[in-house]
Amino acid sequence: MQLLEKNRTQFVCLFILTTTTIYLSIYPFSALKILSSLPWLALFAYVVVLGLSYQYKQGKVLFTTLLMIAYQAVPLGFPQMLGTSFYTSIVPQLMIAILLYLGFTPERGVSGNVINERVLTSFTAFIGLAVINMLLAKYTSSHVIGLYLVLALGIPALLYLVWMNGTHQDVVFSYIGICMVIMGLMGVPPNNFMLLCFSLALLFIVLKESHNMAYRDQLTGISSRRAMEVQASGLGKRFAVVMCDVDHFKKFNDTYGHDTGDDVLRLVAKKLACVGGGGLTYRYGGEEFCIIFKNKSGQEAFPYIEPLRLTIEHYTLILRDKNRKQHSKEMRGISDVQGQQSACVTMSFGIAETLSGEKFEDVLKRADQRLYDAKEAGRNCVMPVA
Ligand SMILES: Nc1nc2c(ncn2[C@@H]2O[C@H](COP(=O)(O)OP(=O)(O)OP(=O)(O)O)[C@@H](O)[C@H]2O)c(=O)[nH]1
Repeated sequence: MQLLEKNRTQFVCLFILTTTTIYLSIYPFSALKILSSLPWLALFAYVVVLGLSYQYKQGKVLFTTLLMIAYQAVPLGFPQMLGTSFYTSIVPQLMIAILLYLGFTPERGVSGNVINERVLTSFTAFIGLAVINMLLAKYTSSHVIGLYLVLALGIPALLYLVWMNGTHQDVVFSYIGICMVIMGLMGVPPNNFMLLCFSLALLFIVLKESHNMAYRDQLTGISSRRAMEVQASGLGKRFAVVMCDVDHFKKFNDTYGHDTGDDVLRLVAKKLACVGGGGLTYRYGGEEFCIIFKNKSGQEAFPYIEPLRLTIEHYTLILRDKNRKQHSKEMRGISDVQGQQSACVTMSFGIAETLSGEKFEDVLKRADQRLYDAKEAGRNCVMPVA
């Protein structure tokens, strides 16, 4: 139950993608039959993914794509391979093993060393799996027993990754793995339609990741200032802007260290991103955030901001680093919660709204001025429209 609640969308997408791809691979309608007769289409898509993943230093996608190219290119040269149990049994098992290996290890870019290490690991896994399958085939006289083992152990491990991280990459890796294993169990060799679907799924991850690089703040995961500037161009004539800033953040950093400061920024961003009333939250820079309310006046936005301030004020942060430096008197709310060091942070907010024909930058400046007023008034407060 908890599993479905946590990453429901990812699991639903995974289910739809997998079942549709397998169904259409086996029972293609006429338009798909044309696609299936074009092996070079998927190869072309793979080459595009290869170029983009190299450009954006996405080593895991790059390596998976190299494997998929090999997976597709070998039968083009050696068509007799397609029907063999090697291709429908050992290769899917190997793919699951590699996808798990990639899924459980951190992204380490596209350097030659990393690729060499991955090639070596994959080759070792291949030899290991070939030997295990030979032994299993000998003692059970079944060529697909290894696939059943992978179905019982490997697929749940991939799903665990989706549950734990819920990233697009994990969903796509699981999708590829599940499709390959199910098709292998059915004894159906990979077809061009399925390989095209895989290549498009990998292309989707690369494009999604490059979009995130451009429009997401790396530290907090919320939208970045650049995303705010794009949004600002389509706001229309009526909107409210809220500028907010963590109080005494420099002292927090000096007292608890930069890493704990980063944790605070992540936490605050998470709380601010939950703002109601259709507000969109952006990290403006440093410890400053900006919330935009389209089609709302400053007065209409105010009731959504005060609860945010209170939520942040009442949140008790459990500190990771117990060897904190001597804290400044200006820091507030430092206490012990069940023997652990804890601290509280507060934020100040300034609100501004559009006057007739005003540009976004002007409203932003006035919101910033109101934020300054909030700081002057003693911090931990919301300054409404002047
Ligand atoms: N940990 C961490 N600190 C950051 C980051 N970006 C900016 N800072 C710190 O945020 C602090 C901002 O300090 P100030 O602008 O002086 O403001 P303040 O201490 O919050 O004081 P008031 O705004 O007046 O309440 C600086 O010490 C920056 O080093 C970041 O990404 N991570």
